Amino acid sequence: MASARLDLDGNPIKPITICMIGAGGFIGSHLCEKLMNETPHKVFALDVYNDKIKHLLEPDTLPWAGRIQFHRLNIKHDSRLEGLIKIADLTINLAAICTPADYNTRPLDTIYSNFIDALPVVKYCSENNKRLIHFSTCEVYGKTIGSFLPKDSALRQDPAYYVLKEDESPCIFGSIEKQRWSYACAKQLIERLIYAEGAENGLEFTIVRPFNWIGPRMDFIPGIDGPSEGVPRVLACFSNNLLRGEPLKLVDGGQSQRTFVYIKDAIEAVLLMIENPARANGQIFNVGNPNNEVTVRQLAEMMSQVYSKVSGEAPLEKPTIDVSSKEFYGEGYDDSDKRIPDMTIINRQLGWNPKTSLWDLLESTLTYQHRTYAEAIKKVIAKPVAS
Ligand SMILES: NC(=O)c1ccc[n+]([C@@H]2O[C@H](COP(=O)([O-])OP(=O)(O)OC[C@H]3O[C@@H](n4cnc5c(N)ncnc54)[C@H](O)[C@@H]3O)[C@@H](O)[C@H]2O)c1
Ligand SMILES: O=c1ccn([C@@H]2O[C@H](COP(=O)(O)OP(=O)(O)O[C@H]3OC[C@](O)(CO)[C@H]3O)[C@@H](O)[C@H]2O)c(=O)[nH]1
Repeated sequence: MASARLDLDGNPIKPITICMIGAGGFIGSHLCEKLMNETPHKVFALDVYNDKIKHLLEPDTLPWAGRIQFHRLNIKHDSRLEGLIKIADLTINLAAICTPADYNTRPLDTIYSNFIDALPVVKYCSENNKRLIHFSTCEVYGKTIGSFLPKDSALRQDPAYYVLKEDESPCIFGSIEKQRWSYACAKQLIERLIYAEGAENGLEFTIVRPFNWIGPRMDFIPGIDGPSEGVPRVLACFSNNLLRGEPLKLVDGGQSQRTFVYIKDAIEAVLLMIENPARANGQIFNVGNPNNEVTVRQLAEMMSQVYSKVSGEAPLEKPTIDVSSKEFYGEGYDDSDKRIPDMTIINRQLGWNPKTSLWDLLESTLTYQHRTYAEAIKKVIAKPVAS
């Protein structure tokens, strides 16, 4: 007989039913995969799309058949939502518009998606005494305090001015016409509402702030499995350029800094939250990899090298070109300068640490991108353009 799975305090983990909203997206697909492969939990997978989890749903002879059930629904207007939350033990809300190209060009959809549409989810969890894990973002921190110091100030090197701490750092956004911040602001308000439901009505919640999780199945490749004019997040933008043999576009010189964490490391952290409610309830967790910091320019250079290795193609002579943010994203774009997560809380509560280096995670991700898309791109490029 298989030995019982234990939580971090040595107690047996009981199988639960999870209502996962946004299960068909990038993070949702990896979380579903992990739950099916390594746990006995059941999942109601809610989304408007299911392409990224098709391999988990069909055929119905899969070892986990019966443990995952897809419900095609839009949480904006579907009366089935409350019933599904009621019969589950835990709700995980991943649903959101979360690509920067949308924040300044579709600010209303962005605010509705990240605040208004999440309200009923919080309400149903609170009214029915159901636990909620809500996905927020590292963008709630906005810009660092250090970014307001003079360029030559020695304090810019002091971690007190740039490391982002859940219980201390302020949220610093740009002015209202910088509509980039519509997303961060909506996420901040829903965090505050969830926190208040916890304080006033006893809602059991955990808030997750992902710091640039990347890996296979992130977003789409324009013109292949997404709109030709669409602008996904940076991993897919740069993958698309590499697959097409075009220079990678650096927005405003590619000077912004990011820390990237491998999706598989990050999913380990989410599983710990799911299975250790006593340690995760009432907490806000940064989930990122502070050791994987690069400027966007360095990311472009590293991706070019890695892609050359995995595809066997020589790197481009001119691997990058500069483009202004106005040209690339349009009016109202702005940027976070630097994102280093403080790891004290997640370390203390869950003992979690990321493992994968940026080079290694890019190698496995770009191997996947090449295997999945290279042939399709070749066909599209070879097709004569209709006159
Ligand atoms: N990937 C990251 O690094 C990252 C960073 C910060 C925050 N986040 C947050 O994590 C969550 C998941 O992100 P992701 O990267 O998987 O994004 P994603 O776009 O791949 O997934 C979101 C999913 O939600 C679904 N969805 C959106 N609106 C819906 C609605 N009204 N009804 C039903 N389904 C709906 C979409 O169809 C999509 O499948 C989001 O809340 C995002 O803000 C992610
Ligand atoms: O072709 C490109 C695309 C982007 N950039 C620049 O890269 C930086 C990162 O961009 P991106 O991954 O698209 O998004 P952000 O990190 O800015 O924001 C995300 O962080 C978390 C999340 O909440 C959800 O994923 C989202 O808001 C940025 O500086 C771009 O300007 C580029 O140079 N070239």
